[in-house]
Amino acid sequence: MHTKTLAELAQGLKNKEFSSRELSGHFLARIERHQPQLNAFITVTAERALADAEAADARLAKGEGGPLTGIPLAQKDIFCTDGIRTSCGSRMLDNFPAPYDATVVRRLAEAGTVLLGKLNMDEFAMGSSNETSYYGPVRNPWNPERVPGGSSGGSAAAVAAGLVPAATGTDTGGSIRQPAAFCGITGLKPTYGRVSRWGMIAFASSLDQGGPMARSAEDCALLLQAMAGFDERDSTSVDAPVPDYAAALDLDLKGLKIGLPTQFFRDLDAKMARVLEAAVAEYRKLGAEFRDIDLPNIGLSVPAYYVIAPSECSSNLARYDGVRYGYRCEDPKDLEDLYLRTRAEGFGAEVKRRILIGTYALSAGYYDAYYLKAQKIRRLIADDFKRAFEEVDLILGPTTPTPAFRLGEKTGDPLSMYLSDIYTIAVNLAGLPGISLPAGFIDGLPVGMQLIGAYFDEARLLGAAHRYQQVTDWHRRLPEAFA
Ligand SMILES: NC(=O)C[C@H](N)C(=O)O
Repeated sequence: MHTKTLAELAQGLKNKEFSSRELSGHFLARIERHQPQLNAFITVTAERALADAEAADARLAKGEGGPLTGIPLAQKDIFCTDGIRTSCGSRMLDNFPAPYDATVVRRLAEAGTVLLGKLNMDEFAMGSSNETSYYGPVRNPWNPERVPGGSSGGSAAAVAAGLVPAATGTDTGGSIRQPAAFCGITGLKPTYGRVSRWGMIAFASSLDQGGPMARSAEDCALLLQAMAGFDERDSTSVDAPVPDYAAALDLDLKGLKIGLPTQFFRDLDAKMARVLEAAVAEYRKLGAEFRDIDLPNIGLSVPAYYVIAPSECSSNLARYDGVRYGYRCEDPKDLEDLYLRTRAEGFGAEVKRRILIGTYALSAGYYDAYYLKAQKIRRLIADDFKRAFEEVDLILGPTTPTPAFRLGEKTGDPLSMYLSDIYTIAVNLAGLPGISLPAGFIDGLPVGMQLIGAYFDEARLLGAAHRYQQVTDWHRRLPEAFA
């Protein structure tokens, strides 16, 4: 059952080949067996899953429910789940049962999905390897010596190893696409504003966006359908109609114009380039046309991001003060001691580094030099994409500079860690949608290809990804140890 896509599982449920209870039991057993090795979960919600599954079976028996009814999945531990620990990968929230459901969680529950648990992640989504998690690193199912990527590393590893058929992730600078690439699955970062951020713990609010992670583009389409849409509780969610994503999958690629940014290929590793050339050849066979495009300011995206994201994080994370909820230090002497020790003990090193950078960048004497300048660069990058989309329908490039790196390889050098998001970050700065899909292997490790779309053009992105997946089987492969 764990090799099937969501559409196939839905068909199986409908045809009564198996019940949601049996299906959920199958995945819970796989989680129990493989969790010690992978550490993909922070919390497993077995009882809740069985209750959800029974409710879904009752709906299905009456002929009710939609395409996701009875489908088990797991949530990144950044999404608030009513009464269930929502840790965000941090000691700060280790004791925090959220008092309500995030909109994404509520919508997926209303669609009839079964909650298997909460997935491991980098602390407060700050990281590219899952090594900043308070709960320890996640292992890459393709090679346990390698990282799964981050920050949605638990989500990517759990899907890749067949512990869940699908999961949610969030992407501030690449956190859905980079782990999807490292683990050989499909992950979509929607347009900023497409999916509600309400109840999604804030890191950098002008960049954060939730999205689906699954085996295929078709599965991502089914999930996005349930996740997307206006939410009056999130003032940045956009009140625009949500198209029928499943219906858009059969996109005709004849004459589709795809841009290849020269800046993405200039210094690309030769093995990575070969994988992408093969993908371009497949798209050509399907009728797409390619042209080189120029994104002149894209080289500034990592430095701009590492001013803007820490600035916003330093403001958002000010709320963790030991007073209202979350971690509180023992026996504080006075209020200042409470603040100081709570934050010193509750946050890990990477979170502290970013709070310090952000506070510095926003301070009166440096505001213009750093924060304001970074915002101007952000505009230039968005304008580069705007110009490109006047010429092309989609943009194709790598998701990452290399396949998954080794655990510990970059933990001593934050800058080299930040550079692993060099191809994904500009998309967040511009607020555009992007998808990573499996495109091949290098030395047994999966390689991701990234497609970038114009604002709110998720349907075309999913369609182009789906057509590629109809003629390739990279997304169907499972690591041997988890077959
Ligand atoms: N949150 C993300 O999208 C991951 C990015 N690597 C960061 O550390 O900020």
